Amino acid sequence: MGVTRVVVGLRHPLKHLRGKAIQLLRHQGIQVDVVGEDLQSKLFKEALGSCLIVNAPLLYRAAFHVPFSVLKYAMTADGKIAASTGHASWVSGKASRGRVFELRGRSDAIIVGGNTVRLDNPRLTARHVKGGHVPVRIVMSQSFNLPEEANLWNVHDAYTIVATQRGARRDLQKKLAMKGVEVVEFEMLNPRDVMSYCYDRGYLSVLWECGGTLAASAISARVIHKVYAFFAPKIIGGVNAPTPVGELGMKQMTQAIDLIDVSYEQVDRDMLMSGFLQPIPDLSPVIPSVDEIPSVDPEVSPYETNIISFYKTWDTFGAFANFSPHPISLPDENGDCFTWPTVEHYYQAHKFVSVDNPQARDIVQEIKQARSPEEAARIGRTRQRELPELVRSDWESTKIDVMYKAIKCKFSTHPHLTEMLLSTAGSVLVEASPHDLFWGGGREGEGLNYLGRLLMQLRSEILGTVQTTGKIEEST
Ligand SMILES: Nc1c(N[C@@H]2O[C@H](COP(=O)(O)O)[C@@H](O)[C@H]2O)[nH]c(=O)[nH]c1=O
Repeated sequence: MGVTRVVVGLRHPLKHLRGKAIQLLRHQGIQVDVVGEDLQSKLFKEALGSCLIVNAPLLYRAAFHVPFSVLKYAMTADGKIAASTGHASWVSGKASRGRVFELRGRSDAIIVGGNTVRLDNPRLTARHVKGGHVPVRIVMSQSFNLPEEANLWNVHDAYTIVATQRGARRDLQKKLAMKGVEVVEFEMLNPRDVMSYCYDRGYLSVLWECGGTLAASAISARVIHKVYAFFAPKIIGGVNAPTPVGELGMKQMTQAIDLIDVSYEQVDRDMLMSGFLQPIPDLSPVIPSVDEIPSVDPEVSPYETNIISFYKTWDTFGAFANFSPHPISLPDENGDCFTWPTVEHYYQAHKFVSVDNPQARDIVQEIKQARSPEEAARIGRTRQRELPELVRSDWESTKIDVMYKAIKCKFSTHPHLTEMLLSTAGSVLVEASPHDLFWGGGREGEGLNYLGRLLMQLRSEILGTVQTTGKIEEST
């Protein structure tokens, strides 16, 4: 006699996963009660509250399309995060700093501003456990006014990204890039655009350990969801000593942001207060209205057919995206079988394969070693832009075949993906990239959607509804 009843605290916030397990269990004759639906009482109301808090990162990310962002600071009893000289070690005690390492260990990235780099020269590593998760370190600096030497530029500690304004200090950008730091330029550097970028990289949770100026800017941009404030029983004084949050433009105390679901905890001699700035989003199923789904094919009215759009690996059918973590084994530039971490790695590298030039061969190697599909794409795209002469001359006419070969390998290597693809029979597949109008469908369906088309082509071939077309076939 196995499990006879399951109580579910929260339905999955991601549409394509929501309700699947509940349905399966009920089909097996197991009683499934969903809190807030089948179970209503004061006790279950509290239980639901706890489930929301535990799942906050995924709920915020799914609802706002930015990672769940936590602002953390340590402050003396008189409200300072450092002495007026900027000296700050240490405000909070060893136990509190241990808790910070744990927080870092649960974050995909840590964000600081340029000021913090100059003043603290931080390492921003989660040093409490050996071999633990190593978050990416992100420096936001508009001016790129950064020191040439800094702990953060030692990328052996952790991957480091500097987000800056387009064109800032190109000379210094190159110097840091040579050290392995990834520099990402933004038209207008601001917290929301950086968070959208982090969302696209698949980050679930980000920890802001920045100074008051950047903290205020992030709060004003409404990208901060939770605060962890460590209070130390110390008085440091200092008229100009820095405080945790800079200018928010509030003139009356009644405008202050009231934290929600606040918890208090003593940590050795310090006090830790944490709370949410915005209520945790309630993602009970919302059926998207038809006009929310971009119509891809003008002839096909969205009223008659189902359009499945995918983009980020987190999204509905995200496994169809080229960035999805599904390795493929295909011959490399020497014809040796190589396990490409993702379709993206294979595709980007093949821009430079079979070009008889040592630099091209180096680029292929660089892409093969790229630690993420985003990095592979960044290398492939920047090299293609900067060194077009290194791209194979027949690229425009072969890139579709290259992509199709990789996709066929991906789906045959991972059968559950084929099942997922077949489950979309009858639907139009759209890669909803707003940037890439060749492979993507674009925001209003203005894109060519080649990735969607190749996936539908593959689906038809598997279903046997069309003969495999000679052209693509012979290139596989
Ligand atoms: N001084 C201070 C903090 N300072 C924050 O931690 C960063 C230093 O990180 P790391 O170099 O990895 O130790 C520093 O840049 C600032 O963001 N944090 C705290 O929890 N308590 C403290 O007393």
